[in-house]
Amino acid sequence: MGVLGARGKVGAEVCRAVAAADGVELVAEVDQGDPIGALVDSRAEVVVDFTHPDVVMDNLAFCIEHGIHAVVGTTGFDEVRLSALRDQLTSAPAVGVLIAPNFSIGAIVMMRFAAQAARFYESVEVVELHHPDKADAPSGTARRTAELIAAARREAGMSPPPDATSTGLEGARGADVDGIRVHSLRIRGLVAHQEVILGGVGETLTIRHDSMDRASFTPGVLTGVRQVAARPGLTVGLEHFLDLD
Ligand SMILES: NC(=O)C1=CN([C@@H]2O[C@H](COP(=O)(O)OP(=O)(O)OC[C@H]3O[C@@H](n4cnc5c(N)ncnc54)[C@H](OP(=O)(O)O)[C@@H]3O)[C@@H](O)[C@H]2O)C=CC1
Ligand SMILES: O=C(O)C1=N[C@H](C(=O)O)C[C@H](O)C1
Repeated sequence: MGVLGARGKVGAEVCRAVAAADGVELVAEVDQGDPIGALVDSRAEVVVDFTHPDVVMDNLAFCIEHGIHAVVGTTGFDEVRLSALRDQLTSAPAVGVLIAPNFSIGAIVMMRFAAQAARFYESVEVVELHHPDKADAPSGTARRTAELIAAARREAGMSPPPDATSTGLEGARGADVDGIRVHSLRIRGLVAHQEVILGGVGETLTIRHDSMDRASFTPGVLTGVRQVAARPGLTVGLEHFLDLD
């Protein structure tokens, strides 16, 4: 396998984890300025991408064109990008691409719990907290969480969360993701954290997840690497590769 973004914060952690893992061989470490052709020259069958939202689509076009399966942690995916990938994959039906907004098991369970709880609470907002070197806001995890909550609320026939606020200051109420408010904090010292706060009459429920170390992402990445070749087409979310029930 190969790693794109191999000298980055998560990519370097993935390289370390692969070196210590059974049954997976690291044949290419590619970062900014290195030729992406090294993936082909080294005969990488699977590529892990932790680069940047601005470059990930070009990376994936290269992988799909060369029949290389991809496990993607890089963020920045919306429906337009996902649909472009589905189109590209029609000409490479054997290739598997996994896009996972978050590879840590706790974050996946947190998103599932939030979706389960959504229909019981009138109010819900998402607060994501990350290190200040993060490229994007809101985080991919927060976007996905808000979309899952919004879908659960729609299925339950709920109205939008109540909010009588009048504010002349743009941003004071966070971003609107599918009708759910998402707030992004960037604080030195943090890694990746999220709270989903739900409220009903006389009570609140807070679901919180903390990644204190980027090693929290690597077991999920290895699961993706081991399974992606057997899952052709586009998969969004590592939960589809796990048995959570
Ligand atoms: N899904 C998940 O579980 C997780 C996802 N992420 C996401 O992964 C991405 C990377 O995060 P992080 O590791 O913190 O970021 P970093 O900036 O630390 O690492 C990204 C690396 O990719 C390099 N890079 C940039 N462009 C290219 C390119 N075209 N080809 C190869 N390498 C390139 C960068 O080089 P340079 O610095 O020189 O530009 C850098 O070394 C982000 O989108 C982040 O949100 C992060 C953690 C977990
Ligand atoms: O940039 C990060 O650090 C992270 N990015 C992902 C996201 O945007 O959700 C996953 C995790 O939160 C860490």
